[in-house]
Amino acid sequence: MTTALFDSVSSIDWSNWKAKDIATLMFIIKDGKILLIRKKRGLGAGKINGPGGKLDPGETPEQCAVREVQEELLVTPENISYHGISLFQFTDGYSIHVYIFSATDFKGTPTETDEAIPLWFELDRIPYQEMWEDDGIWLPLVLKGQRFHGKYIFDGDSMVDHELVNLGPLKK
Ligand SMILES: COc1nc(N)nc2c1ncn2[C@H]1C[C@H](O)[C@@H](COP(=O)(O)OP(=O)(O)OP(=O)(O)O)O1
Repeated sequence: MTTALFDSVSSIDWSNWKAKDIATLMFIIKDGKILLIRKKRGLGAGKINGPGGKLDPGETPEQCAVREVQEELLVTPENISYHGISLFQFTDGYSIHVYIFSATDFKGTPTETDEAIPLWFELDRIPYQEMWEDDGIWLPLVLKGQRFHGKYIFDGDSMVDHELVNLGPLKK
């Protein structure tokens, strides 16, 4: 029996790579602030992240991103942009393909739920030290209105390797 070794981005045949899970992240950015969550359960519980979660059957990534924000924070994002994907391979074999969105408006009042605590941050005070290690690499591109494609290797909470391609400004 052979065991796959995930020690670098270049050690993976990405053309045949298929993630175990497909998920989304949504960043609402309004009035110079970003709406993040303290995640209460699931992958990354305890960390600060954008709201998001796994796709339900038949859902598009954007539908999932909106539903997850509605479920986690009881608000509906509006004026949505698609930024790109992040592909995460963990050394224990788990993998997840994440579609990333932002929104410039929302309806409702961000409210704590069983899944998340809402937290607003000034754009120059994002708490990267309490977030997944990759966020410091690509979240600045979301703030700059850029599209991108990223690949990341994680060993538990530690990022082992990454590759990020900046695809330029959002499409109008
Ligand atoms: C490894 O690096 C990651 N960085 C960031 N920023 N976000 C990540 C990373 N790995 C996963 N995520 C995000 C992607 C999703 O938004 C969540 C995982 O989804 P979750 O397990 O919370 O899915 P749900 O459908 O909400 O959960 P249930 O299965 O409990 O319903 O983490």
